[in-house]
Amino acid sequence: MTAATVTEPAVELDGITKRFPGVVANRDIHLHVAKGQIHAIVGENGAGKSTLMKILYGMQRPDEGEIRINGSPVGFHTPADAIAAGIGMVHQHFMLADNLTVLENVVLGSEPRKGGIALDFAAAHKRIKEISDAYGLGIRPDATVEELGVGDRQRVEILKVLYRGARILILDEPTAVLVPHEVEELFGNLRDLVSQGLTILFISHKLDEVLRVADAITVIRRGTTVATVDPKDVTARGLAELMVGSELPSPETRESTVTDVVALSVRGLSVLTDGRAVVDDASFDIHKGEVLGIAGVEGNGQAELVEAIMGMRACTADLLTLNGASIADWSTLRRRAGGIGYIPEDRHRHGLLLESPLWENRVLGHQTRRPNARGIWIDRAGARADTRRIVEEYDVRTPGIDVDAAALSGGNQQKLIVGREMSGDPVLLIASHPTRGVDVGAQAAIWDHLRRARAAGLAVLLISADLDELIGLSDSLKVILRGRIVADVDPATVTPEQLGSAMTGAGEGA
Ligand SMILES: Nc1ncnc2c1ncn2[C@@H]1O[C@H](COP(=O)(O)OP(=O)(O)OP(=O)(O)O)[C@@H](O)[C@H]1O
Repeated sequence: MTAATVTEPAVELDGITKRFPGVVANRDIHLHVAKGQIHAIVGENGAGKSTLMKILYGMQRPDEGEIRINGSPVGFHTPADAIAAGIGMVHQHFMLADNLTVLENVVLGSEPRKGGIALDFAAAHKRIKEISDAYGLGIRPDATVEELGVGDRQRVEILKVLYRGARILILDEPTAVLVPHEVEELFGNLRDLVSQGLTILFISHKLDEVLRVADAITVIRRGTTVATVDPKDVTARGLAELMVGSELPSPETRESTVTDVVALSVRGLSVLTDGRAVVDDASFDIHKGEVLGIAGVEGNGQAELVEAIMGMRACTADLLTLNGASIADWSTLRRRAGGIGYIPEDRHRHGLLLESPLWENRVLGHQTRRPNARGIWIDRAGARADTRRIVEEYDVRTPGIDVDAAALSGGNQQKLIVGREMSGDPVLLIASHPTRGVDVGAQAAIWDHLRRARAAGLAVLLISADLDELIGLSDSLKVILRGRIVADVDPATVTPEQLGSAMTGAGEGA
């Protein structure tokens, strides 16, 4: 990289302000990103990172401020304007059609077909190959997406934006779903991209990764840019302190609180989908005071296992008991009322009513907890008071409890769900990715809440793609692969790399 490319600006955001009712999401932001660099953006939940990226990608209009791309002022009205200016966004949730090929996924929707001219698939095939080869992405245009692993799917998403001509890529928490060796591969890909003059903006809550991959890091605190630092000059802890604006408490040491009282017992549980066992003969106990972690690459049956235990998906089982009582025939609502808290994987589909205010979301799935003379009438005042408590205890950043859940940042939505599901002292908490999308401070706070509840006897089934979280919180840890529980590992000694290998079946005999 020459000195000239380092100093040439690709993106300049100056004096950007964006207001929402009751909130200033961005306040006088200044962000300068040099061409050919990986520039990370970090900040607490609700700090304003997504809003800023949406402004850069034409999804939101700033109230004030100027955007310059490659030195020229621009005014984006839609993402199409941003794409035309060479900006691409790689979303955290992949937007690929599984049953189509890479070629079809990349081409469809991106090719304007003027005058009814048919798509030139041969040319597209050639172009995809060229892009893949140029940046070492190793993508086969004819592969069907469903054959691909998570890392490859992400490379297809990157290829899709490159195909549309992007020279500036925005990546929103790209490593959230990757195991360690896939993270390394992604970082290799990103290095290849910037070495050829592309520019990458990278949002992440994983500060260690940010420090490894970024050339520059900008910290946003409460809507405004507070510092741009060189990763060589700062530690993860120093970055976190810049994010929160104060010193962080030291992490607690851990002690086992596992009892010999079984909270959940599962024997021979299987889930069939299209005649295939997506969960195959799972058996385990979770004791009071124990966190049982399930490690697996996404799509290996962990989601189906959780849904079966919640009664949201048909299964067969020799035994399924909560506190000794068989729950196999219970509805989901009854299982919840019987003491199972549930933090779902997809907070938008199963966790929240986005168009309803926070206090109504507090009631979701919990109406019949304590039947009384008023039957299933919602205790409005109680729900409101409890929502205020959750907002306070879990530090949900919101202008109030009457705003719609949609107005909260992703991490703050997650904090609200965790707080709600921990209310009412559940016997068992099923936690799918409980800290996905939350910042390091909120993650530590959620871990503290979980540890305190565990010490008081809560049993937890923890599913997480964050291997540090799995290792750090679990008392026992099992690996799920192609629907089968294939290994028990000791969380006290396993490293994330070893766990990642076990999850991908590396070292398997067959
Ligand atoms: N459409 C909206 N309507 C109202 N308020 C919004 C809207 N979008 C964002 N906000 C508010 O703007 C602020 C910044 O949110 P933003 O999503 O940009 O944060 P973030 O840094 O990306 O957080 P996270 O790490 O949790 O994703 C928050 O207070 C949020 O509640």
